[in-house]
Amino acid sequence: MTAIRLEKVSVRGVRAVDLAVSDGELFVLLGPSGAGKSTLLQVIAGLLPYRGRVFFNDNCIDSLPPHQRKVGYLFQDLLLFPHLTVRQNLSIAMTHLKLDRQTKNEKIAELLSLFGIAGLAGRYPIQMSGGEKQRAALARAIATDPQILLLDEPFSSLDPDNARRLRAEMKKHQRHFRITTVFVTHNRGEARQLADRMGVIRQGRLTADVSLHEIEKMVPVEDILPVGANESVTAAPFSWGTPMSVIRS
Ligand SMILES: Nc1ncnc2c1ncn2[C@@H]1O[C@H](COP(=O)(O)OP(=O)(O)OP(=O)(O)O)[C@@H](O)[C@H]1O
Repeated sequence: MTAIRLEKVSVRGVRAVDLAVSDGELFVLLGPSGAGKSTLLQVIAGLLPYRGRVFFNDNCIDSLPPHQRKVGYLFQDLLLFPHLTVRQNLSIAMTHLKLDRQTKNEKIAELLSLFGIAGLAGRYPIQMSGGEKQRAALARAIATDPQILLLDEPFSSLDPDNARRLRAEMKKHQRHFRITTVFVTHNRGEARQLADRMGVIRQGRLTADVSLHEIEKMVPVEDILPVGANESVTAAPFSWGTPMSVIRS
């Protein structure tokens, strides 16, 4: 089943984008800065007015407000509520799940432990490092039991070891619960480790189904990681020097 479908979506610099992401798939979206990656995520989340149509499970959801779209998201500039502790941030995000207090607390404890911040449940965001806040925000995005998860460079402020560990945890969780996910990154190694499929957005146009081989043709030879070189997975940003013509459309 197609979980997310965009039809001729136009907004800001994004022009008539079509995209289909299957149920349970993790789709990685790549592209240079300012190309429209975050904009597309905001369209899917319902945070921006747009032209075109968006479907979830073949139902048009254009008129649904963000809180009714069952989407969990983690955007670069949308982290935690500053006046709430980590536990309260997760708790408020889970309100619609209508869990009893014990089940809710157990779920919060499990997620904080999964993301390595079990000891920070009572902290306010201002009392945490950037990476810790990012982990808490990721835990909050998943706490909502989303059908769709939209992640905008969620590991960008983590050190390489933590980023690698969290990527693996996130992927395991995403697979286990078959959460359809759109994941934005600039990082070729991250894309390699996570993607079921990839797409590239450049100059407002999206090209889906770009293979790793094609991606690597776009990257300077000295920048190409050997296959399985996960140790350096956070270290190699894309280069966008190669013309779009090398990408199959
Ligand atoms: N709030 C806004 N109002 C108007 N234009 C915006 C706004 N936010 C972003 N833009 C513009 O929309 C275009 C796409 O921005 P977007 O943030 O989607 O790019 P991106 O691909 O996610 O970039 P990056 O990799 O740098 O995060 C850019 O030209 C940007 O300047």
